[in-house]
Amino acid sequence: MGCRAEAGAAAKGGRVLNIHSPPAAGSIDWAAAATQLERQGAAVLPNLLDAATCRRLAALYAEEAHFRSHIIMARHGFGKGEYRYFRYPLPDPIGTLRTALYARLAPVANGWNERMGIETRYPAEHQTFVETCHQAGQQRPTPLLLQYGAGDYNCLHQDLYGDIAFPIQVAILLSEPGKDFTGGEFVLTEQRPRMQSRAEVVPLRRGDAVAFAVHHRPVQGTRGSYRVNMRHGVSTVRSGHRHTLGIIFHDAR
Ligand SMILES: O=C(O)CCC(=O)C(=O)O
Ligand SMILES: [Fe+2]
Repeated sequence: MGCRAEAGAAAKGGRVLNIHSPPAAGSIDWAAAATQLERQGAAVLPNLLDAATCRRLAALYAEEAHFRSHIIMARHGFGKGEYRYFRYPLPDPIGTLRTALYARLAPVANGWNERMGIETRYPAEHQTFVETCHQAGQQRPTPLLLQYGAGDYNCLHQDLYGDIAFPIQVAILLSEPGKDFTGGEFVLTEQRPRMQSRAEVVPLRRGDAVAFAVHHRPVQGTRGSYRVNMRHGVSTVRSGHRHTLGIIFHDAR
């Protein structure tokens, strides 16, 4: 399955950034993250949110007023489980995280486009990028909360919601592996030209985020860079409940 359209329709400079917008905690080594994104198309951002914030955000799932739509994955062939897209204004700290993460990821995204021979460059500030989305008719917010129970899974997909797409997105694990749930691993696949697909499991603890390629990324070959096609998904949850917060930087048509 390809695009997960709406159902129915390196950082140079400072090594360590504290995302100061409380209660989001964690200091991220952005130089290391940029290197991982270059080499693997994904980077773990350890301990981005503290346990209390993870619990608070997971509990939002039940509060319908925060959301603009509710997707039952099995109805669309997306897997098994469910998710809800937030409404604007995004609850704290999702909006501030989206802005802060974007600012760190935009230079990486611009480097990728340069190497892939794609002309598009992303502005330094998320607000400017979102205005471009809105002018192109992509006006609906894409941050989402996902909820999985035993037997649920998320098929490999790409979160594209229109012509404009920021090439990196972030998912944050809000539940504690081994305690709240078992199974349910975050999986990335990479398809290289004329080769079979390669899968990678990204080990996450509660509060860890993974930044990863939405659809394409450059890989360094012997004769320059070439483009690979990435997808992500979640393996079957064996027991318990698993919640994730997805932060996608482009808005949806
Ligand atoms: O639940 C997950 O770990 C994956 C979530 C996802 O597909 C996303 O955030 O786009
Ligand atoms: Fe996704």
